[in-house]
Parts: sequence; C-alpha cells; structure tokens
Amino acid sequence: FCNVKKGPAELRDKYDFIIAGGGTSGLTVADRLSEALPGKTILVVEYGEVEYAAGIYDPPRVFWNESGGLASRITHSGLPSPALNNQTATVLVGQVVGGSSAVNGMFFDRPSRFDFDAWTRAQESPEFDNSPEKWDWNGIYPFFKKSVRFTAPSAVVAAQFGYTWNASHFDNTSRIHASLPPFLWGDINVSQTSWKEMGVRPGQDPASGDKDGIFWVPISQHPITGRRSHSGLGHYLDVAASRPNYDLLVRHQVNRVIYPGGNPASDNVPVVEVLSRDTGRVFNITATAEVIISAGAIYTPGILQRSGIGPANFLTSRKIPVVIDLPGVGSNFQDHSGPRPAVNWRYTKPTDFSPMPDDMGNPAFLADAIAGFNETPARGPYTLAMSNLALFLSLPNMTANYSPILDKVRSLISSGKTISDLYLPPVYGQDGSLIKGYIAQLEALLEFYSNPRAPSLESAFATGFNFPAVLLHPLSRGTVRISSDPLTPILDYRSASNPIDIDLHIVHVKYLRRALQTPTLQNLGAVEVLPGENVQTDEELEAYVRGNTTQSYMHPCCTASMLPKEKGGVVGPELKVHGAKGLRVVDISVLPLLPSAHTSALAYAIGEKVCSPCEKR
Ligand SMILES: Cc1cc2nc3c(=O)[nH]c(=O)nc-3n(C[C@H](O)[C@H](O)[C@H](O)COP(=O)(O)OP(=O)(O)OC[C@H]3O[C@@H](n4cnc5c(N)ncnc54)[C@H](O)[C@@H]3O)c2cc1C
Repeated sequence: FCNVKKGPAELRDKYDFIIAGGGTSGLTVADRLSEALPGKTILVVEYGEVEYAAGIYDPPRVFWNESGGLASRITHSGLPSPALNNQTATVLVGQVVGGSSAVNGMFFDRPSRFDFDAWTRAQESPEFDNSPEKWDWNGIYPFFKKSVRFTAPSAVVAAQFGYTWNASHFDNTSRIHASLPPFLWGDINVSQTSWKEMGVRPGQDPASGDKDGIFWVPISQHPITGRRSHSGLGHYLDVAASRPNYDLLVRHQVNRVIYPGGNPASDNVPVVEVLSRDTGRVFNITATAEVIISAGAIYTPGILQRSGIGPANFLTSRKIPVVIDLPGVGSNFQDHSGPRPAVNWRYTKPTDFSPMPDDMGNPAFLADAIAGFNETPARGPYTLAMSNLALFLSLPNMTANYSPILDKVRSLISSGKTISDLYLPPVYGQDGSLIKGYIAQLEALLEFYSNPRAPSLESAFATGFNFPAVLLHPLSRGTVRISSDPLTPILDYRSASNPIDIDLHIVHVKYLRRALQTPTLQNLGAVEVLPGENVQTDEELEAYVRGNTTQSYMHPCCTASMLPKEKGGVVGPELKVHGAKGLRVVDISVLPLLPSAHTSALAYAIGEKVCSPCEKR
C-alpha cells in the first residue's frame, strides 16, 4: 500500500494536518482533506494496521451471530455498575485501519431528525446560536447524504422481501456502500407482522430523519460482492494511490499533544507525541495547520487527558500539569443499553420457516452458502450481516401512562442541583458547568420524550425467538478516565444509575411482551420464556431489568461533547477544542447526546461535515 509508513524514518519533516486515529471519522476527514487540498500534506497516525476486514457474518463462520473472525479489536470491561447488581459492561473497539467501521455489526441507519433538535436545544448559547455551523437536522442531513452510496436491490429481491427505500436521500458519490441484502431468514415476518398487528406503522424512509415505525435498514456492504464496506477501504485503500499527499503511519499510538510554548490559546498548533508499538520509541511529529483527534469515544478523552486537557482536579491527582481545565473531557459518557432479551419465547406449534440458521448444519446448504457468497453478484446467507429490520418507537406510542416518567424528569430539572440529586458522578461537582450542561440535556430530553415521533426504543430482528429492547436515550451518565496504561482506560458506565432509565426499560419490556398476544405469534403457539410468567409486577420487572441488562450495544459516545464550555462542553460548533488553537476532535465522542441509531453513519457524517468545505481549513 503505497502511502503506508511503518516508522519515523519514512515520514516527512512535518505535515500540514495530523489526524490521531485512522478510524471511521478520522479517515473520512483524511480523504476529504487530501482530495480538496492537493498542495497540503496529511498524516494519519493509527494504532492498528491495514487488514482484510471480514463482515460480521462471513465464511468460515457457520452459526449466524457467532463471534470471531473479525479484524483486530480490543474488548474492555467497565467498572461494576451498582444499579445493575454490580455487573460490568463489555465493550469492543476496532483497532485497525478503518477503526470500528471495520469490525462493527454493519447495521447502517441514520438518527431521527429530533435527535438534532435535542442537540441544538442543549447547545443553546451565543457561541452556538451565532455560529454558521448548524447541527440541527438541516445542518447535518447533506452530510449523511454525501457520506454514503446506496444501491437499490434488484426488482426481484425487492418484491421477494417487500423492501422499501428512498434513494433520493443518498448522493451516491461516496465510496462507502450501503445496500439491502438478497437474503433473509425464513422467520423474518414474525417480527414485522406482529409489530404491525400491535398498530405500528411501517415506516418508508428512515434515511429522511423520520424514524418512528418499522424500517428496513441498509447494511454497510458492497451491493455486488456482499463484502463489508468500511472507512479503511472507502476512505483509504480506494484513494491512497492517487493521493501522494496522504500518508498513513500504522502501528503507532498517539500519546498526547504538546503545546511547545505551553500556551494552548496562543501557540499555533500542538506537536503530536507518538509511540511505536514495535520499537517502543517515542518521538514527536510536527503539524503546521491543525491536529485532529479521531481516536473514538473511549480513547480520545485519554489523549486529551494525557495532554493536560481535562478536569483539573483529576489531572492534578495524576500529577499531569493542567494545560486547559475542561471538566467535560471524559464526562457525559453514554451507551445504548437494554435488557437482553427483553422478551424471549418458544413455539408450541410446528413451524415451517425456511431457510433458517439451523440449515447451515446441512453440508449441502453450507456449501451452497459459501459458493453463493463467492458468486457475482453474491447471494445467500452470508450476504446478511447482523440484521436489517428494526422497530423504532416513541414513549407516547408505547404507553398511555408516560406522564409520571416525564414528571420525574421535570422534578429533576427543578429540584436537582447537586450531583446526588441528579445521580451524577463526582467530577460533575468540580464546577457548575457540567451540572448546567446536564440540566440542559434533561430539558432537551424532556421535549424529546414527549414527542410521539421521537423514538425511545429500538428492537432489531433477523431471526429467532428474541426481541431486544434498546434504550436509545439514557439519563444516566458515566466517565472515561486514563489509567497508567494508555490502552486500558477506566470505563465507569454507571448504567441505570439514574432510576428513570429503569422506568424506561420497564416500559419497553412491557410493550414488547405484548407482541406475544398478537394473532401471528398466537397462531404459532408462542409461549413466553423470559421474563417469564412469574415476572408481572413493576417490582418483578425491575428486578429482571437490573439482572439482565446489556450495558453496551457498542455505541460508547459523548466523552468530548460539542457543547458550550459553560455547559461542560469540550468542543465548539466547528469541533475545535475550547481554549486550544489548532486542535479539533472529530469522532463519535463529540456527540452531546446518544442518537436514535447505531453510530457509524453519524461518525461518517461528522467527518464529512467538518470538512465542508475543506478549502476553508
Ligand atoms: C463490535 C462493534 C459493533 C458495532 N456495531 C455497529 C453497527 O452495527 N452499526 C453501526 O452503525 N455502528 C456500530 N458500531 C459502532 C460504530 O462502528 C462506531 O461508533 C463508529 O465506527 C466509531 O467511529 P469513530 O471514528 O468515533 O471511532 P473508530 O472508528 O473506533 O476509530 C478510532 C480509531 O482510532 C484508533 N486509535 C485509538 N487510540 C489511538 C491512539 N492513541 N493512537 C492512534 N490511534 C488510535 C483506533 O485503533 C481506531 O482505528 C459497532 C462498534 C463495534 C466496536
């Protein structure tokens, strides 16, 4: 690979732009900068290396949903979450060129337009209100459109599965692909029809920002080959040969950034301190225009904290000189979570679904599945990733009795002024900014949760006997902190530390278990296994939720939030770090609040938006 560098001897003396982290957002930025500014040099420093990134369900795996076989990634465990019986979160992160887009579940959906209304509500301030960079739906939609190429399925496949889509929401110039697979398991209609029988309307167009209903969701894979599409391909390997100004340094870790004069407000651009994974050598690389941190929500706060940019009390306790006191670095930590399963059942009547995952145990079926994946165009089971059908539903559409939950949020807003009133971690007590920002988030979420078109629940389905229930907008907040080992951050998920999250989980479980009473599932003799007939009262459901919640759906975010500094923010509307020159954060850590979607589409769109137009840089 022509521009892949392995060590400092292969680098230029200096670069115009240095990007820390060659993942989903980082490579999007590198691609767009190197394309728009051929006279400028760009270096990406990436911890991992170039690898073939298999899809989430590619040969040689036999069992749908079995793990393994993916490109390099690391698994972290969180601290015990007391509200969930001290269970710990398990979260994976990609450590490869392409980052998490090279190892993820390939579910490729966009958020709801109302997510961005919530962001702008929480951001309200002269800084954000007067900025030309708008992060409402209209401000980001063009970049969702630009970031992905969507290829419609053939007419035969569309008719076979009843696929719906609206291609007008994609520009089709990007090298990042989205498509609808030419294969589904035989029981896919169990979920669709039962949800429809519960009164949920089929949504036509999730890419439009209208995300209330049942949707077909594209997969991030090539429409012909069925192979994973990810930023390491579309934003590096596919373009590197034609970009002599775009270098990639692999197997190197960015430790920190250093302002040579010690003054982040007046020094122009920080230098980047890098560690070689192979030699252990530490050296500096100079940028003349800008440094962009894109290491993802778990590592970006670590780079900032090691640079002396973070909560002063914490940095001092770690004997790190404070360069900028920014309490928000590593705070506001959120992830999608939910009881797994929310509902699980068995059939008491014979079923004749076909094809089904068990068929992979039949040697002839398996051989045909492998052969089909290698045909052009690819066909068969291996063209389906994790799933591509989901229900997104708002609180008012799940229960008539949602006012008490909103009243609890209102009472937090009016009475909660201390960290214990608000169930927040100790760092929120450092100064008033984080609490102010959290209250602004609660106000935004109150509006969101009152809106019958703004989803609270996601339940995705591909096959089987389970409905998951993902809480899209938790109120609990955690923290990410460095430890002595740069690769082992301390993740304090604090899942469900705010008891309103438990109330929301209970609404979701109660709603989804109603599906078992629909004619579709009744005709199959479906009988609930979990939570089970002994779990009926709210107290019993609460115990079930506390004992069975998955704390991470692999969407850690929001740890360097785009909020005003006086609201605990880390970056402003142009994603520049507050109080620092020549330094931006561009990755999923800048989200103020979790979106109503899996997070890769948003990571790409953020990369596109910050580069528009790149000529301004
Ligand atoms: C297992 C898994 C399943 C997922 N499933 C889905 C899904 O189905 N759909 C979906 O939309 N989203 C999914 N996600 C989430 C989504 O992929 C991520 O939110 C998104 O890709 C994050 O993009 P990012 O640019 O913020 O970070 P990343 O893409 O993670 O990029 C960060 C990069 O920085 C590198 N790095 C970190 N620290 C350093 C350092 N100090 N120096 C140099 N390099 C460094 C990392 O190696 C990595 O390449 C999943 C994620 C995972 C891990």
